[in-house]
Amino acid sequence: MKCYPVPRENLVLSIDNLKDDIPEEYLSHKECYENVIRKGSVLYDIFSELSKDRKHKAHQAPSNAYRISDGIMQNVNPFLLHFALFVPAITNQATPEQQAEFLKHGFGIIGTYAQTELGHGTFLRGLETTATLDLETDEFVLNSPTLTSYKWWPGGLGHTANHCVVMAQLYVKGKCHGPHLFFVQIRDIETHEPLPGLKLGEIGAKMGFNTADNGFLGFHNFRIPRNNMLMKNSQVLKDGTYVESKNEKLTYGSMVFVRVYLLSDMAYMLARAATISVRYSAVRHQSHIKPDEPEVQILDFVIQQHKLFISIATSHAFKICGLWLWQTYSKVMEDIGKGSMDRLPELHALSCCLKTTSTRDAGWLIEQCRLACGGHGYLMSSNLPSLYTTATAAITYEGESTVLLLQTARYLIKSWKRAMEGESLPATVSFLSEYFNKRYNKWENTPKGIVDGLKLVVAGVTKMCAESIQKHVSRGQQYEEAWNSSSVQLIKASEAYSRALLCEVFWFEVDKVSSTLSNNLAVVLKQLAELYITYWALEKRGDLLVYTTISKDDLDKLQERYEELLALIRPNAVGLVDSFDIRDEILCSTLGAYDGRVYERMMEHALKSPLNAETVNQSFHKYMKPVILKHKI
Ligand SMILES: CCCCCCCCCCCCC/C=C/C(=O)SCCNC(=O)CCNC(=O)[C@H](O)C(C)(C)COP(=O)(O)OP(=O)(O)OC[C@H]1O[C@@H](n2cnc3c(N)ncnc32)[C@H](O)[C@@H]1OP(=O)(O)O
Ligand SMILES: Cc1cc2nc3c(=O)[nH]c(=O)nc-3n(C[C@H](O)[C@H](O)[C@H](O)COP(=O)(O)OP(=O)(O)OC[C@H]3O[C@@H](n4cnc5c(N)ncnc54)[C@H](O)[C@@H]3O)c2cc1C
Repeated sequence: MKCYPVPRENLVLSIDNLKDDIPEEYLSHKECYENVIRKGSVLYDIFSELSKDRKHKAHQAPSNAYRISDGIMQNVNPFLLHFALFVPAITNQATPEQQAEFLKHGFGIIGTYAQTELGHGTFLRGLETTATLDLETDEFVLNSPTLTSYKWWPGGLGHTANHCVVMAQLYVKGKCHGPHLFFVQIRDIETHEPLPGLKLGEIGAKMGFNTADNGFLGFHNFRIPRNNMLMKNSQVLKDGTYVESKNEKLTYGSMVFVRVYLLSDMAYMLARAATISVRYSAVRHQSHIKPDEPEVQILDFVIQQHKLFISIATSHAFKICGLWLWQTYSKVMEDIGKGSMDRLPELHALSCCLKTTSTRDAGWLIEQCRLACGGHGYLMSSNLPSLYTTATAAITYEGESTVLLLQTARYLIKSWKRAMEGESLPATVSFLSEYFNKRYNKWENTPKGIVDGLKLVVAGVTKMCAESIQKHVSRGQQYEEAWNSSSVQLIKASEAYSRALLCEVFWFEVDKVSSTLSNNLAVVLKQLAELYITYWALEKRGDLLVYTTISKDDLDKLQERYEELLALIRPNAVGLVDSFDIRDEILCSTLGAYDGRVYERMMEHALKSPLNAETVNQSFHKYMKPVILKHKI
């Protein structure tokens, strides 16, 4: 058995089998998949060794090992779900005995997480796949009663995984107990053929993520042992007794894990886009600033700095907030292990809004980085289009953004009601009590003043939502209808809450560590944090004017300070993206390579196009020539 020491980038990147002779964009849909399976199998082997070394635990802080594959695969790794959801679901939701049983083959099995169906992705209580207990045989019988009940979307499900964790409605003695998770083998380990009673396949080409092998799965009287229900939180005993969970939402726990992870993931996606676009903007000379001087680096245009520096700052914001949220997650998981669920609603609310904001921001900021590179940003060889389609998928997967923001809004409204009743609130929402009791300060043009102002916006919008719901109820609507009628404002409250959290955590975490950093590093990090906060104060000036005592004069001063910060950051911009330390082999970009040989790399890449293998393509003689000659005057 090959034995890998803990992979260093050099080791992994030196493996010939991981290099592409032909750029992926020139391969067919099928060749693309086969190519990533080739590379993915090498990495799977390495990560399997790594995970054994590190005694893989579900709650592992975001690791960089997975980043290496991110670069080498260039596209999505079809084995990703095994690490991102399949193993964490088992370690998070199965008993220790079940974990030993289900994972006894270690990395000899490849899994995915099959929850979404053709007809349902968001509304989990509406999932149609059934798991019915057969008392006589001590088994569950899985069925897909309708076309819409087919599992649809799970990554790796089409042709890669041989096992999956399936979410299905649990039926015992004719009673439905709601969605539960089940460990299911779907393919023969040796032959990889689908097991009898299953219909398996891939769902077809997508906007991106085209190597993720997202698949469909239908069950027809498919039997699994009763013990294959993940029974850490709820159990079905041999006699058919159902023992319910202390909190039925624990079943949804695997999604919280990935939502928390995604903040760090988006930090990394943005770091790549910022590295590419800032380095390119330092190389690209275009137009003049002073008419009598040579063409300038486009990075000297202040508007270019406005487009790009927010991405550098945001990547750091997500990285720092991602670690803060990870610590919160780990603490809550520890509490749950001791039987306390108190902070689960707060963790759910935080992970919902921060996952949504980080994925949405990563999407539009990566697009902004692409557009800032002009036409060359539109080339696949820049890698910006792929970064965009990969990042924006996360706005939908792991919880569609609108739906998750409404979950956070639910928590804000509940917290507001508790504030009105004088209850004490967790630190992450205690500002609602301050606002309710009119304990807040006049506007200050400082980072702390901005954070306090953004919190006032959250409190003001939350109060407005609560009043809107109350108004609709008093006019005769049921609460749920009143909720729906107020949902535009509810989304606004969650968005504002998420932004205030990001600004607060970013600023205070940087402020907290700055005394431990070299002066220069502390200065630059604080400039980035202040740029981030000031950028969003200016973006949200309308809300600040409504809910705080900020004046027009304050806003003018903030605009001035923002432009000062752009100028201060300009000399360090390339150094800042270099400090993301993303190697060329992982950046995969003709525009962002460290040596700045943009034009030579663009030409080298262009010549790899299969179309350039000959000077005249056969289609000229086959199709064009007859038409041209026929119409030649
Ligand atoms: C090496 C490791 C590498 C990791 C790398 C990670 C990178 C990521 C790569 C990923 C690649 C793609 C993978 C994609 C996978 C998927 O997409 S998996 C499928 C994701 N699907 C969803 O997220 C579904 C979203 N829908 C839901 O979660 C639920 O349906 C709902 C919207 C929450 C509604 O649920 P419902 O049961 O109807 O509850 P409500 O009636 O609305 O009540 C809400 C109450 O429940 C509490 N709650 C809800 N969810 C949770 C939760 N997850 N945890 C805890 N609590 C929860 C909520 O707080 C409410 O409580 P109360 O207000 O007190 O009632
Ligand atoms: C690239 C990719 C990878 C994926 N990988 C997996 C995977 O590995 N495993 C898996 O199980 N799933 C996976 N999914 C599926 C994903 O989890 C679902 O697409 C997601 O949960 C959204 O569900 P849906 O597609 O049914 O959209 P819907 O829920 O139908 O949403 C459609 C629209 O309806 C709106 N809407 C829905 N409910 C409400 C509401 N209550 N209030 C207001 N508006 C609402 C939404 O906001 C949205 O605008 C993946 C999806 C993608 C795109």
